[in-house]
Amino acid sequence: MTDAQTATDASVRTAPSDQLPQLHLPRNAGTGLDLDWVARVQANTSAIERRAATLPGRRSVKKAYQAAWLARAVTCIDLTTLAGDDTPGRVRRLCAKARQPVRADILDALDLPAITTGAVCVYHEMVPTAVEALEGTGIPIAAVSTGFPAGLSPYHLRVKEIEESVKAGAKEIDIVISRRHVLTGNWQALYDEMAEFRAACGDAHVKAILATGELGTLRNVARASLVCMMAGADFIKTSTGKESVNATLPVTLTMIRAIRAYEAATGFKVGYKPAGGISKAKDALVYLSMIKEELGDRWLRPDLFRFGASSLLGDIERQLEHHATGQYSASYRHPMG
Ligand SMILES: O=C[C@H](O)COP(=O)(O)O
Repeated sequence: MTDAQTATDASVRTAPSDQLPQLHLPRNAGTGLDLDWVARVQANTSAIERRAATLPGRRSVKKAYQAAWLARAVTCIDLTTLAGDDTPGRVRRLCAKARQPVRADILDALDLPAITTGAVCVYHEMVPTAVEALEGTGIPIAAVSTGFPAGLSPYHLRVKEIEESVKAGAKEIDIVISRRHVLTGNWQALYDEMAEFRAACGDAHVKAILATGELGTLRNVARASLVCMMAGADFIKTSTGKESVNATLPVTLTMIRAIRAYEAATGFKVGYKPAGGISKAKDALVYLSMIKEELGDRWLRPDLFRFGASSLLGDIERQLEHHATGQYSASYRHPMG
């Protein structure tokens, strides 16, 4: 079984789904959201910016292992198409790529095992096509939901959309939060929304898209991360890919430190998904390096880490091919620089 296939294992979630709302609360388990805990959340913006800025220089991912790290990155990709002109044909091609993301001769040359991507991520309308194309592979289908990307469609329809996508075969649901709840500091409303989305997902995993580029401050990002985790999110995800600013290193550091704090308080491991604008192999290595440093090796698997990306795979494949043939591109000679 590949790492990608383990993404659907129960290990992602550490408690039965009917216990999640209660067990996800670090305090006040009987009464819901602990606003004091959320209010105490601080994000030292300048320290986070400074540390994020120096990360590409700290080469914790060694050159000798780069091919293996790039293969690991592939297993963590939610291979995505989220375009208005998506067609069943495009989704079928995407699924074929998810099944065999890297040519077998390249993997052989590098002595790497067969791999798949972590998941395929599509709009609701494309879920049945993806289900058919991925049958028997164990690769989960993620559907973006709740009025993606703005999350401003009628509330009951957002909940219904989740239910429809689960019924159609999606095993993972990427919901978008209502940014206004964060911008107005209405943490209880954010908690209630997230908890209802969580419940509508049933046994499907739920990723909470924060749309961090629209949340104003890193402190808001940290608080929204914690509230979504408290309400039962299995993953927290930076962006829809449609905001003007998507995944960044400071936002990543803020969110993964929130994940670390949440695990320390509750024992629950929540996954992380940076998404939007990650298209270079060297950037993927920087993200993996950051996760390894901040959360440890356990988070370097597809059940706890994903890239949301539409074009990253192409660059990784090129770099692996260069690696296999000994012809390195300029960016590969300096993957962390
Ligand atoms: O969730 C995934 C993102 O929408 C993908 O963004 P991207 O097309 O910039 O890679």
